[in-house]
Amino acid sequence: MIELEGLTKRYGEKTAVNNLTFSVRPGIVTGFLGPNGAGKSTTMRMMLGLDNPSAGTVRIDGKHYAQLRNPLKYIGALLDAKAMHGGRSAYNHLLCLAQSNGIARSRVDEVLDTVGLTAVAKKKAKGFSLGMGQRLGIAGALLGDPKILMFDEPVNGLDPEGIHWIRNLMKSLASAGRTVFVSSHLMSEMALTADHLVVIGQGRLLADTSMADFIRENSRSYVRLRSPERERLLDVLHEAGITVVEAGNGTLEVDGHSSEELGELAGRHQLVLHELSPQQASLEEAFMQLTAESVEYHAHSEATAAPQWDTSQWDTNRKGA
Ligand SMILES: Nc1ncnc2c1ncn2[C@@H]1O[C@H](COP(=O)(O)OP(=O)(O)OP(=O)(O)O)[C@@H](O)[C@H]1O
Repeated sequence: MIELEGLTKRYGEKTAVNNLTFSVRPGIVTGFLGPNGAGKSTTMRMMLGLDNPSAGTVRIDGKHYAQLRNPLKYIGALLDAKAMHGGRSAYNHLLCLAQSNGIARSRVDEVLDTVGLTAVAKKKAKGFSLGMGQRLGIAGALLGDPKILMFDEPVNGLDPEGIHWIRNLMKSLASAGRTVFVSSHLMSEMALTADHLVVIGQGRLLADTSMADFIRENSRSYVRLRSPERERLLDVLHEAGITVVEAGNGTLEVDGHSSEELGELAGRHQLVLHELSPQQASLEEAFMQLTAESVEYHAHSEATAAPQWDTSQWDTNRKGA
């Protein structure tokens, strides 16, 4: 269990994380979502004791990170897959981690096998592709066989096979009873992976809800209708007291009524329909709506224009954005 209470981080005038309170529970995958610059990485760094909060606390199984005796046995994390010594082989990288954390050497072979890197274990990490680097980072997170796992944007830059593999790995870790906390700025990816969602925008908590509730509350379902007798269909719907949205290309959209109900109504009036299809607005749209006001970095509409980023708050330690 991870518990955050009033967690806040300020960089000068900038409040990167603003009074966050939530818990991450075992046995499920919790997705941590927010647009670019929302404060996800900063929050995760504070969870791991890599940054000090300006206010508030983070507890890992009731303790501060610094109080954990063998931290890698409690919590394993993938924050930045490139943060490793490129001159070391994958095996030696993991062996160094194991030896400095009191973890048995035999775990190195086990985790290399889990992430599918056994065949390249003796190769230097600097020659690894992005996907191989992510797998090695995940091997490091799994090394101490921790009950809590944290992954920051683990699917960034991965091919579909790699994405599928990470998704299944996270689900199986959670179903084995572990706490899995994973950040992303992609709602579509989270919809396939997470059971619970924590959404932040400009450092503030926007939602802390189950995926099922998020879908129910934020995605609009409606029925799309198309008829060569559009005007007559409109009249019939209006007479029945049904509210219609006139969408583009001559299509009509109706909320709150089933396709069966609408089909039967059209049938009773002998109306020809060319389309009668139930639709669900994507979660991506729901997420974009929820976070719209807190998106910090907007690109121009012309693809050629440079993004308008406010760089005044950045300091030299800021990771490349
Ligand atoms: N070292 C720093 N100095 C100054 N400002 C910082 C620093 N680190 C982060 N920030 C600010 O804090 C905000 C949150 O950054 P953070 O990297 O945590 O966001 P994020 O949600 O992980 O974004 P992304 O999805 O782009 O990785 C950013 O707007 C950034 O301007």
